[in-house]
Amino acid sequence: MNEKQLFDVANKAMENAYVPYSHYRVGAAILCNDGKIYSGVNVENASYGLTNCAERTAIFKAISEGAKRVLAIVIVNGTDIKSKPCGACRQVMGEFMDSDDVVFLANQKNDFKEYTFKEILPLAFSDKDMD
Ligand SMILES: O=c1ccn([C@H]2C[C@H](O)[C@@H](CO)O2)c(=O)[nH]1
Ligand SMILES: [Zn+2]
Repeated sequence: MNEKQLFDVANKAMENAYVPYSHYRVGAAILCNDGKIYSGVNVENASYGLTNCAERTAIFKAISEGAKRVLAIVIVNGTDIKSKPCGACRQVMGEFMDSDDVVFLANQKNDFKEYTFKEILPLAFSDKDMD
């Protein structure tokens, strides 16, 4: 996997974040099972609760284009603090990522820490709970 490419795509995408309310830019890039990289940004709304986070934008784009699994994700934002995906995004990531898949949480300088999915969502609820 080319991490540098994922970081480049996430940084570039972040320019398109639509953030007139929070001014907090987020960009995400995911590598999928089809070998393609998909990007996403946060898209806010005057009705604040309708905002879609960058991570979910990227995942929904990928799945709607035919990807089935997410193998790695890079999340960057426009501050010096490393990204921390919200609970909703972690749950959606869990639908398409396996426990040991890689999550890079980065800031605007691309300082990052690498996690596995299970580290950022321990005790995840999944389809297996309904067997
Ligand atoms: O990991 C995160 C955290 C927050 N946001 C967005 C939602 C909203 O647009 C703004 C402030 O919450 O940041 C993301 O896109 N991803
Ligand atoms: Zn989120």
